[in-house]
Order: sequence, then structure tokens, then C-alpha cells
Amino acid sequence: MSATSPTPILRATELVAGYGGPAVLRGVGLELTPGAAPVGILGESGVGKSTLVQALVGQVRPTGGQVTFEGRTVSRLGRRDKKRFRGAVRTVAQNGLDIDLRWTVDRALTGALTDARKAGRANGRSVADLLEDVALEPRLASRTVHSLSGGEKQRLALGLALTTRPDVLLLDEPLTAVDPSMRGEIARRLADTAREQSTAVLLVSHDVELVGRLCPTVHVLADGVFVASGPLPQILAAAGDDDAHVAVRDLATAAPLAAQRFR
Ligand SMILES: Nc1ncnc2c1ncn2[C@@H]1O[C@H](COP(=O)(O)OP(=O)(O)OP(=O)(O)O)[C@@H](O)[C@H]1O
Repeated sequence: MSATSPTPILRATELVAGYGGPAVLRGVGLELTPGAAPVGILGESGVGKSTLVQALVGQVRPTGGQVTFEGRTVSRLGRRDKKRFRGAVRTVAQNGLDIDLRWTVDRALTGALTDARKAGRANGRSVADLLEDVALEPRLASRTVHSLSGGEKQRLALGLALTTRPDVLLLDEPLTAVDPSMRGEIARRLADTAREQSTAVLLVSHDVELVGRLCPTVHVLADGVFVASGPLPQILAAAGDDDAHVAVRDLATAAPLAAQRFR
């Protein structure tokens, strides 16, 4: 290994987490490295994908194992480190817009860029650049956030997350309201920007096609652990094996087109 090989910035080790009852996550390991290719998470509804994302940012406290940011335990970060963490690790969830809906898109993005600059995370991007990153038309800049469609709001949430030039972008079903025919294009632009800025991306989605296209490495979450990891074609190709996990078989059945394409 060369001395300059990138090191993971956000790392979950033997992560156990839940909500007081039986643990939802029962020993998950994950590494996110700036500059590395996007990592995908697939799994049926309720298996704990969002719980994993929340545990990665300290919103769900692990009861076992740990999550570290730059080597420090996330749930024990001090005030200054926490502030840095919030700029460096951005989450975009399905309904992730936490801003005044009366603002115009331009005001929202300009304000976020100013905040990023004050926090020492200026990225040299303009509002126009950000709109392009997430495939929002320039004419939408003068519209109020409230007036945007669900899919446009989701794209704005992505644009806002990019304002801090994050080291890690955690995307939890970020494009559900976007027309399926547009998802690929938005994801491609996002992946390009992430690559240019060395942002590590974790993509959680039910959309097997999307995850397969964007993420060279995919983890399948079931029974609280990753039951399969690797390139999606390899995972789907093994779905017919005698020892294949039922979640992998279900994945191939639920996404026959993807299974065929990747086979
Ligand atoms: N705040 C909470 N309190 C108690 N239980 C919760 C809470 N949030 C989630 N759960 C439970 O934890 C389990 C995992 O939920 P989670 O939302 O992580 O699954 P998911 O894989 O993201 O599902 P989906 O694909 O439907 O979004 C589910 O059984 C869910 O009901």
C-alpha cells in the first residue's frame, strides 16, 4: 500500500444499534473514503437502512461497536468537532428540506454558500453551478421553495448539501419523488461533482437500477448485517446459488431487469 493511499474518514465498526427493542443493526462494518467510488446500500423496507445512516451521523447512538469520524467516536465529538462534522458529513433524506419554504431557491442556496464560507468550507461554486449539479433549471432560481414540485425540492436538498463541499454525502432515498427517467441523469451529475470534489457518497435506495449504475460496490442489508457485498452484477449473479441469502434472491426477483442486465 502506498503512503498516499486515501484513508476512510467515516467508519462504522461492528455497529450495533436500534431503538430499545431487539437491535436493528447487529454488527455492520462500513468505510467511506473521500475520493473513492460511491457505495450503495440495498435492502427491503424496514431492515435498517435509515437507521444505519442515522447511526453514521450520531442521531442513533450505537449500543455496540462504534462510528468514527477522522478516528474520533462520532457520538462523543466535542462542540467544535461536531460543527466541523456537520459541514463535512451531509445527509440528504427523502424529505430532507429543513429551510424556510418562503425563501426563493436563489436565497436558500446563496445563504447556504455564505454559511459554508463562514465555516471555512467555501467551494468556489455559484448558485448556477449548484443548480446544474442537480439538474435544476436556472429559471427555478427565482421561485419560492414552497412552489417547487416534490422532485425539485429533493434536488434542491442535494444542491444545499453540496454547498459545503462535503467529504461525505449520505443519501437516503434522495430521488424518490424524481421522475424515474431523470434519476439516472441527476445521479450521474451528482457522481461527477462528487468525483471532482473527492466527496465520498453512500447511496441508500430501493432503486436497484440506480444503485447498480452509480455504485461499483453494493452492500445488501438483511437480518441486521450485510449479507452480500461487492459489485451488483456479482451479487445478482449469485442469487441462484444454493447458499444465496433469501434477501439476495428477493432482490433478483424484485428487479428482474437489473438482474438480467447485470447477469
Ligand atoms: N424512531 C424509531 N423508534 C422505534 N423504531 C424505529 C424508529 N425508526 C425506525 N424504527 C424501526 O427500526 C426498523 C428499521 O427502520 P429503518 O427506517 O431503518 O428501515 P429502512 O430499511 O430504512 O426502511 P425503508 O426502506 O422502509 O425506509 C423498523 O422496524 C422500524 O420500524
